[in-house]
Amino acid sequence: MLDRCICGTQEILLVYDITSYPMSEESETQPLIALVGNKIDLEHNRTVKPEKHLRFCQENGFNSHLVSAKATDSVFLCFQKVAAEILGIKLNKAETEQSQSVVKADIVNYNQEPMARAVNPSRSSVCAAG
Ligand SMILES: Nc1nc2c(ncn2[C@@H]2O[C@H](COP(=O)(O)OP(=O)(O)OP(=O)(O)O)[C@@H](O)[C@H]2O)c(=O)[nH]1
Repeated sequence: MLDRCICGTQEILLVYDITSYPMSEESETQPLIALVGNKIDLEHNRTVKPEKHLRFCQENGFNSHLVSAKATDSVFLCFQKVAAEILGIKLNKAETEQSQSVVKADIVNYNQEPMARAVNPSRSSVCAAG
C-alpha cells in the first residue's frame, strides 16, 4: 500500500537531527500506528476492499479506522478511540455512540395518510433511507 501512496516518487529522503540521538532505541514504548480509511461517504465508489484494509492492519499491527472527513462525526470518534487507547481507557457503548448523530424520521402509516396530512399538512411524511 505504501508504494501506491508514493507512486511517481523516485526517491524519498528521511531527514534526522545528528545532534539528537533517535529516541526509538532508548524508549521502551513504540508509538501506536493506525490506518485510517477516508471518504466512507463514497462507499459506492470504493476501490479498496474492506478485507484488504483489515488484512493490512492485521499484518502490520495497526489499528483500523474508517472515517469521512466530510461527515465529521466519524473523525471525532476516531480521535476519541485513539485518545482512549493511549490512556488505557475502555470506551463504553454510550461513549462511542454520543458522537454519532441520530437520524430521525417520521413513521408513515399509509392507512391513515389522508388524515395525517390534514392534521399537519406542512410536514413531510415520506422518508427514504439509503
Ligand atoms: N466525499 C468526500 N470528499 C472528501 C473527503 N475528504 C476529502 N475530500 C475531498 O477530497 C479532495 C482532496 O482533499 P484534500 O484535503 O485536498 O486531500 P489531499 O490528500 O491533499 O488530496 P490530493 O491532493 O488529491 O492527494 C477535496 O476535494 C476534498 O473536499 C471525504 O471524507 N469525503
